[in-house]
Amino acid sequence: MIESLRSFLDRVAGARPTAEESAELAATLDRLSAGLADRQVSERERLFARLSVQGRGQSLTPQLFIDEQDAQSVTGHVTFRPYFVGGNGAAHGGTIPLLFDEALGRLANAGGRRASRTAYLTVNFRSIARIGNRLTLTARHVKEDGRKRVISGELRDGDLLVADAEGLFVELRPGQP
Ligand SMILES: CCCCCCCCCCCCCCCC(=O)SCCNC(=O)CCNC(=O)[C@H](O)C(C)(C)COP(=O)(O)OP(=O)(O)OC[C@H]1O[C@@H](n2cnc3c(N)ncnc32)[C@H](O)[C@@H]1OP(=O)(O)O
Repeated sequence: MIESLRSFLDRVAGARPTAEESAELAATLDRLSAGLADRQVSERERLFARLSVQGRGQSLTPQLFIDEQDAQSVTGHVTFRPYFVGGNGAAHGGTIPLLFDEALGRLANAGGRRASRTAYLTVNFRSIARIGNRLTLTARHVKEDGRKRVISGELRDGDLLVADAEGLFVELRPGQP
């Protein structure tokens, strides 16, 4: 279902429907939304962003495929699909920190560690992330100091550095939201 949603968003991003077709689509979407109105559940019961599948069953971030992961590092790949376009064939600038937050956050909480949240995330944009290109993402633990975990990451298109990032993740105290 989420993959169908992603494909639909890609088609919307790439299309120029007529006014009549847009109205028809809107009516179809409204009908689908209404069908889920009485299926609304608490966050813990939802499928969206909770599935243990690649991409976590959500459409917000570009789908990150994990190739290798241990407690200290992660390697994966990602392709920014048409929905994520910012302009001139490049991914929207905001989607890169989004991807790093997902990947670095995932690593921060890996290896049986307690849940943490992003305190800061610094991203350097080195070259554009081309829509449709398969990019490689690597991330690793830099240091851990009490509740603080510093994680760094790199996004590459072949040998070309697209972006690098550093994040501080602070372990949550019991009961901390
Ligand atoms: C819960 C997640 C479950 C995930 C499970 C499954 C995951 C499946 C993969 C999904 C991956 C997605 C991962 C997304 C992760 C987010 O995106 S979380 C959403 C974005 N982040 C937020 O909303 C965080 C909002 N901020 C906060 O909640 C609080 O400020 C924080 C970050 C928890 C820290 O507050 P606190 O616990 O009161 O900590 P505090 O005592 O102030 O500081 C502790 C230490 O950190 C330092 N520190 C704190 N903030 C900063 C800062 N900005 N700069 C420098 N130092 C700082 C302090 O100076 C202090 O240092 P020491 O004095 O100990 O040396």
